Amino acid sequence: MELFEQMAKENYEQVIFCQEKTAGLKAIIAIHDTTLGPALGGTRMWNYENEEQALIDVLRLAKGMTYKNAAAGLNLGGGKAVIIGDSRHDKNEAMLRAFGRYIQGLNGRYITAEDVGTSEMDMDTIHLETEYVTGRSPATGAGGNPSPVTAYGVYVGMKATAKEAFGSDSLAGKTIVVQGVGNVAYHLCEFLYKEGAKLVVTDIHKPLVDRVVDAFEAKAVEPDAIYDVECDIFAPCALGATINDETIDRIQAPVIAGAANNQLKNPYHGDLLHNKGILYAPDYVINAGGVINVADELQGYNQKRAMKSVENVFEQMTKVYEIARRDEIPSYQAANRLAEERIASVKAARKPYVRNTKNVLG
Ligand SMILES: NC(=O)C1=CN([C@@H]2O[C@H](COP(=O)(O)OP(=O)(O)OC[C@H]3O[C@@H](n4cnc5c(N)ncnc54)[C@H](O)[C@@H]3O)[C@@H](O)[C@H]2O)C=CC1
Ligand SMILES: CC(C)CC(=O)C(=O)O
Repeated sequence: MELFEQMAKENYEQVIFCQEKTAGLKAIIAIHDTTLGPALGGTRMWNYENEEQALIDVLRLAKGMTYKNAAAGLNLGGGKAVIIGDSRHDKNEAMLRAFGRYIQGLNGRYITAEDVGTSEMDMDTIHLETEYVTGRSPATGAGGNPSPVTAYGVYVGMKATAKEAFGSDSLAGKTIVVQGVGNVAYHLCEFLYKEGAKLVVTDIHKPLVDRVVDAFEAKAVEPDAIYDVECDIFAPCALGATINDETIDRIQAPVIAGAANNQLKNPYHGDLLHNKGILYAPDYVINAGGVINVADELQGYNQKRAMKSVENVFEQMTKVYEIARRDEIPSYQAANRLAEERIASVKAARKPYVRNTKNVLG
């Protein structure tokens, strides 16, 4: 990959490679766009096949955060980090502390939080070296692991999507297929079960499947069989790019709405879904609950206020579908329009010279 060419093409501001060999740290921080404020996005720890895969992932995730934060109405830019390694075996205190020092060195341009492979405890460890970390434990005055809040946002966003597709926001009696039942999806399944939805689930870690089968009367299928299950809603809640050339014709659902970041392998998969009459809930709009929750920490965490803001995901999803209908475009393009218009208008508003620029987030 020609990195600078890629950065210029998609307007990335900065990419930072972090290495500390005694702790085994190999990490990449990508800052996509800070027009709206400091870049906020989680840290993913994953055993990538190679370094290029890690770079591709962090770039895609960072850009997604720019759009997510903009569409959610947050005064935050987009960034993300990845640590290369197996989160179950390779993680250690020194690695996370070294990573925290690199974040501190960015002086607030990037603020981190949890993502796949990192936990509330990891955020507390990173916090030993930097103030620019959210999603820490409530004992430190923060909001804790954002996953349950992300799940709540996905749940209300799914209801808005059901209203658009089926004419009612009720999920009672609907068959919902959930791909990946980790931190977010466990809580999502709980909300769906309580509303009376029927669940079909899968995961590559069997104990996680058993947990959901036992708690929420879910039916389990093998990971590859999930695409062929006839259902009302397909909910991708694992990693990205599961809507691709190989899977798109197998998906048996009129609606796709789930928590995973970067669900579409390429933008044209959003066009294909639109042409097939499948309503796609743009991932970064429906899964903004977690970032809304951790962003609240930047003004002194208040759980009630954060949950109230997360309910706004319903309105934002509805707005996306209104734009899609009005402009006769696929929903993924409507979401991009919503985010890009906000960034452009704030950029224009901040053009006039002022001597002491007011920057509330520092
Ligand atoms: N944790 C959060 O608050 C947020 C998470 N997200 C996104 O939601 C997704 C899930 O996040 P978490 O629940 O935190 O992660 P997690 O790691 O707890 O859950 C992901 C699950 O997917 C499973 N999985 C991976 N590949 C799979 C495959 N091919 N088939 C079936 N299962 C597979 C994993 O075994 C794991 O249990 C990720 O894409 C993440 O970036 C987005 C916004 C916020
Ligand atoms: C704190 C996280 C929930 C933010 C993030 O990285 C995401 O929404 O993907």
